[in-house]
Amino acid sequence: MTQIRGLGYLRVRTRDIDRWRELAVDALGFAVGSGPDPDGLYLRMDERRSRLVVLPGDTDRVLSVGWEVRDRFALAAVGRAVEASGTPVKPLTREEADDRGVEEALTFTDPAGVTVEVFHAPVLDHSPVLTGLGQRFVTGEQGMGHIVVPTTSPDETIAFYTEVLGFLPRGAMRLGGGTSSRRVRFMGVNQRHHSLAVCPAPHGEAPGLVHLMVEADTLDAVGRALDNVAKHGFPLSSTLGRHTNDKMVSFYVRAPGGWDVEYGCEGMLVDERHYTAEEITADSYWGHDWSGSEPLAAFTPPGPSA
Ligand SMILES: Cc1ccc(O)c(O)c1CC[C@@H]1C(=O)CC[C@]2(C)C(=O)CC[C@@H]12
Ligand SMILES: [Fe+2]
Repeated sequence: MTQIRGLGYLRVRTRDIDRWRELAVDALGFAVGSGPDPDGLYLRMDERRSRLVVLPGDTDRVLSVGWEVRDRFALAAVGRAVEASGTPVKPLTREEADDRGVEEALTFTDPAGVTVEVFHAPVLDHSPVLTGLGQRFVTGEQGMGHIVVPTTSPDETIAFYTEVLGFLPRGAMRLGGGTSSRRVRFMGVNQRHHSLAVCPAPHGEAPGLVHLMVEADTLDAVGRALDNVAKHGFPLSSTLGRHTNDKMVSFYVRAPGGWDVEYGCEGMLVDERHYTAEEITADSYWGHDWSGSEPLAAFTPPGPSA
């Protein structure tokens, strides 16, 4: 059994914080929170102080992915398992933990190169969550959503998350047609179908992310977000569609930094009493036209300008 309860937070750096604010707040309806960096964008989805943290800087990359455990005993168990696997683990300092708004956390680098922070006891903000579309985000027991991480060593990355951290396999999809053995692999830690997917990628540079998915509680919110994205001139990476595995209706919008935010609703709940892993042969029942997509930074070799 995994100790990890869900995706807790995501921290990213960006060269274009103003555009990020337009996307997250004006278009997608994240609620504005506050945090230690006065220039930072602290985005709320629920009673947490923040879920998505966007900090200004001179690169576009993921700073860290926060995975939540129940308490300090669970945190210690995760620390022991990761150490035993040969991956060095460091505690966050008191200052770093305060900065994240958590009581205690430890950090290590996963085989994909992502900085992972496992934490317990997030600081809550009990003021009303003033979302922009009148929506609620689906979080709680399902965590803040899911991420897809690119990796040049998919087997090692999958082994680490499943065998060391105890993520549960939740199926796969072959890339590039039925005969390829390269697969996107989905993993879950709660009733959300996947909290993490790992996608084979040709190189290992920043930004370290393919997409972040967040879930709203109504199709109307997703539709309004889609209208807003067009109004604010953000490129759509994929049109609206319904996925075959988690049944989510979603679209994908390109965020500053070359990765996507997937914005969806109607995700299914997995019942572990019956679930068995599947291989899907299409990403969607309908929609999800990726043909207008600008290349993902994670799949584009760094050029002279990078
Ligand atoms: C197939 C699928 C099921 C559920 C999801 O939440 C989900 O994001 C996906 C798509 C995964 C994957 C991706 O994110 C990067 C671009 C990919 C590789 C495609 O071009 C098709 C599938 C896409
Ligand atoms: Fe997704």
